[in-house]
Amino acid sequence: MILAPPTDPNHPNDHTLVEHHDDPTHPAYLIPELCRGFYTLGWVTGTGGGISIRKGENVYLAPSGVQKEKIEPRDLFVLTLKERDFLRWPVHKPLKQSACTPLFYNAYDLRNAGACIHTHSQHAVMATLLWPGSEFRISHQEMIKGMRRGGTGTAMSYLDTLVIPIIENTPDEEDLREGLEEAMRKYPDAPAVLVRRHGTYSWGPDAERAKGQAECLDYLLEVAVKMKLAGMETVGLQQ
Ligand SMILES: CSC[C@@H](O)[C@@H](O)C(=O)COP(=O)(O)O
Ligand SMILES: [Zn+2]
Repeated sequence: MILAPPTDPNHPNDHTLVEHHDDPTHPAYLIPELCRGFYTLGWVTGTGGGISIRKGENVYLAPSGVQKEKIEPRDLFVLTLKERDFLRWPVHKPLKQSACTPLFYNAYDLRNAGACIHTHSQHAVMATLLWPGSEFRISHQEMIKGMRRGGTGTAMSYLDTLVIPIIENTPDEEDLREGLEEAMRKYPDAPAVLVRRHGTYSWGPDAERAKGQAECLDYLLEVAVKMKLAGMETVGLQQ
């Protein structure tokens, strides 16, 4: 259970945790930078979608309901991995941590991920409409090699079939948590979960590899949608 930031004025709020604006490997720098990139891809438009990064035992989160491409380090939240205690939160304006927080924690708790990405990619939305069941499948695509088993395991092969579970959307983002956990437990090799009419959750051992996998996944979803609309099968070698 994740609460709102502490209201007790004596509760420690360690702003030094986000004072690394110039270190390109630090989450305080990376989250704003990656969100700007994801915005240009159409993954985080209209304030939805986002990314969380874990640095050791600390989890960095963006605020909820803001223009994700305009996030600054001072807007970020830092929570502990285990107890989900607030270590740092913004004080320059009233902000709440992303509604995706419990879903990002699924990737940390169940996959030992170093980063988790949530997109509102239209390729994902279209794929969930064209694959009405509970699984998306694709094989014989070079970009499958960019995916890892379970998101944090070994690299997949060109000869592997990529299987991604699809869960149904809920009116509130937080309520996706249980369905996402169920899908992650049922599909231990899946490097992502698709949310019907909504988007993707994917993760990786660190921010760089999470980004790479999210890009490969989006590419595969786009190709798959085009293949399906062209009347082609996405599994096997049928032309
Ligand atoms: C167009 S708003 C969509 C959001 O409510 C939701 O889908 C989402 O991704 C959560 O975003 P957040 O702003 O991080 O709380
Ligand atoms: Zn969303």
